[in-house]
Amino acid sequence: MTRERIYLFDTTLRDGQQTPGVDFSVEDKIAISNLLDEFGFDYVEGGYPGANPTDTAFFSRKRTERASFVAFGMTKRAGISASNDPGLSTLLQAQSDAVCFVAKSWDYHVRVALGCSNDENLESIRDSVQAARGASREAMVDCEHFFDGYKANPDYALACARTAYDAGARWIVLCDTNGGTQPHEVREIVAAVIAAGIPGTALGIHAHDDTGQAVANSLAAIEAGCRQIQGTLNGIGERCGNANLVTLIGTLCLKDVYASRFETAIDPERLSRLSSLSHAFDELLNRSPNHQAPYVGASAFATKAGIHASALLKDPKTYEHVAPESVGNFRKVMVSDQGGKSNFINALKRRGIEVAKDDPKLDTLISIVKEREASGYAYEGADASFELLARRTLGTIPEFFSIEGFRVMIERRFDSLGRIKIVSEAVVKIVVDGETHMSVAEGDGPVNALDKALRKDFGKYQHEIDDLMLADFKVRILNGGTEAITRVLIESTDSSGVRWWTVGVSENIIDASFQALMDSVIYKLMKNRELAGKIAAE
Ligand SMILES: CC(=O)SCCNC(=O)CCNC(=O)[C@H](O)C(C)(C)COP(=O)(O)OP(=O)(O)OC[C@H]1O[C@@H](n2cnc3c(N)ncnc32)[C@H](O)[C@@H]1OP(=O)(O)O
Ligand SMILES: CC(=O)C(=O)O
Repeated sequence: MTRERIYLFDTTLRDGQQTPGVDFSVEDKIAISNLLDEFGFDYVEGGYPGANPTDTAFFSRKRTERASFVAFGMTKRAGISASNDPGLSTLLQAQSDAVCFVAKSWDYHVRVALGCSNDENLESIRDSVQAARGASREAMVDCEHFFDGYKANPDYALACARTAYDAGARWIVLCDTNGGTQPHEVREIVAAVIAAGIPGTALGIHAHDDTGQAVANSLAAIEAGCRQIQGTLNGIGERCGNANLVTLIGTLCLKDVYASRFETAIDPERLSRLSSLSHAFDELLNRSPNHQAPYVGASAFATKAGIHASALLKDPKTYEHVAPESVGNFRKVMVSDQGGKSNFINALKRRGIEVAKDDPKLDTLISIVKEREASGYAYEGADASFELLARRTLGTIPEFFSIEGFRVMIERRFDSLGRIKIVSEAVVKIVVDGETHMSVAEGDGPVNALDKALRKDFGKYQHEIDDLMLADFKVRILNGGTEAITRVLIESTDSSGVRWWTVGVSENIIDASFQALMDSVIYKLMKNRELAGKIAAE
C-alpha cells in the first residue's frame, strides 16, 4: 500500500521563542536551524522578520539547505493595501522560501482584537497570500483560533480557510491557539473542513498543550485527514507549549497504526538520532533534559522494579513498547531498594563486573544497598558511587589515600567599607604513602572551599586529578526540618568528557558533600587506571 506523506513543520524558533524564559540569539538560531535541517524536517520556521532585530538579522539570508525556510508574520492590516503595509513588505523582503501568515479565523477576534469587519479580514487574508505568491514564496496561513472560531461561527471560520485556499495558499493550518480543544472535537472539525472542500493534503494542525493533549490532537488531525503537523522540539512553546515533535516523530515512525499508512522524511537512520537531537537542543537551551520524556528521556527505557528486570533480561519485549535503540536511547536496569538479583547482576555486568547469582557476596551487596537506601542514599542516580561500593564489597579497590580529617569554617564579617562579607575556609589532611598533606583553601561557600582544599595537594596523584571538574551539585533534604538528613549528589567530569555521579548522605550537609567529593576523586583515580568506569552497552 502506498503511504501518504506527512510534512513536519518545526516552529521551535518562532512559537518556541514565545516560551517564557527562552530567548534565542542569532547564534542560537543558527545552531538550532542547522540541527533541524540536518535532522530532516520539511519546514523550519525561523521567526518573525521585522518584529525584532534578532529575527530580522536571522532572515538576512536563507538558513537551511534542505528544509524549506519559513518566515512568519501577520496578514496585512485592514484599511491599507498589501503594497503599502510596512510589516508585510519586511516579511516579503526576508530571505525565505515560504511565508506563513497568522490570520484571525474567529469572528469574535476579528471584532475585538483587529477592530475591523469580517470582510476586511477576509480581504487581508486574500491579499497577503497573493502578495507572497507574487514574491515567489510558498504561502501558508495559520488560521489562529480555528477550532474555537469554528465552534462559535463555523461559516466564518470556513470562509477564512477557504479564502486562503482559493488565493493559492499551499497549506491552511488549523490552530488550536488557546489549547483547550479535545481530540474528538479536532477529529470532527477537521472532517467538516474537508467535507467543505479543502483537501486534507492542504491542511495542517498547530496544537498547544494546555490540556496535555497537543500530541493527541495532532494525531487526531492526521487521522481525520491533515497532512502537515506543526510543533516544536521537546514541546517548548507559548504557555504550556506546543505539540512535541520529538514524541510525534517516535509515534508516527514506530506505531504501526500510523507507520503503515503514513511516511515522513524521517527514515530509520534519522530516527536513531532522535534522542541526541532532543538532548542537543536541551544542551543549547542550557536545560536539564526531562528524564521522563517519551522515547528519548533517560527513564524512557529504565526499570527499577525487580520483577520487570528479571523478565526484561529474559526478553526485552516483555516490558518495552519499542526497541530503545530505534530512537537512539538505551535500556537501563537500575539498582535500588526496588530491585532484585537480576537488576544487580545486570548493572554490574554493564560495569564489567561478573558475579554469579549464587555468590553470597552478591547477597551482601544487595543488603548493603537496601540498608543504605533506607538511610537516605539513592544509587540509581549515582552510578560511580554504586560501582565503588560494589567493587569494595565484591573484591578490592586500591587504597590510594586516607583522610585524617577536615575542618570547615564560615565567618560573617564586615569589610573596611562596612559591607557584609561571608568567608568560607576549609582545611583538609590527607595521608598518601604514610605522608600527611595538609591543605587550606578559601571558596565561594563551604563546599567549594572544601573541594578546593581536598584537591589542592594529593601528593603523587595531584597531576591525575588536575582535569577533574564538578559539573553539577544537587542537595536534597530528606524528612524535612533543620535536623533532617541531607543527600548530596555530585556530577563530575574530566577532559575525556565522561560524566559520573556520586552520592553522600549525612545529618551534616558538609559531611555529605565530602563523601560525594571523595567518591568522585577515587572514581577518577580508578578510571585513570582503567579499573572502573567501563560501561558496556546492554
Ligand atoms: C498565536 C500566535 O502565536 S501569533 C504570533 C504572536 N507572536 C508575536 O506577537 C511575536 C512578535 N510580535 C511583535 O513583536 C509585535 O506584536 C509586532 C512587531 C508584530 C507588532 O507590534 P505593534 O505594531 O507594536 O503591535 P502590537 O503588538 O501592540 O499589537 C498587534 C497588532 O497587530 C494586529 N494584528 C494581530 N493579528 C493580526 C493579523 N493576523 N492580521 C493583521 N493584523 C493583526 C492587532 O490588531 C494589533 O493592532 P493595533 O496595534 O492596531 O491594535
Ligand atoms: C499561530 C499560532 O502560533 C497559534 O495560533 O497558536
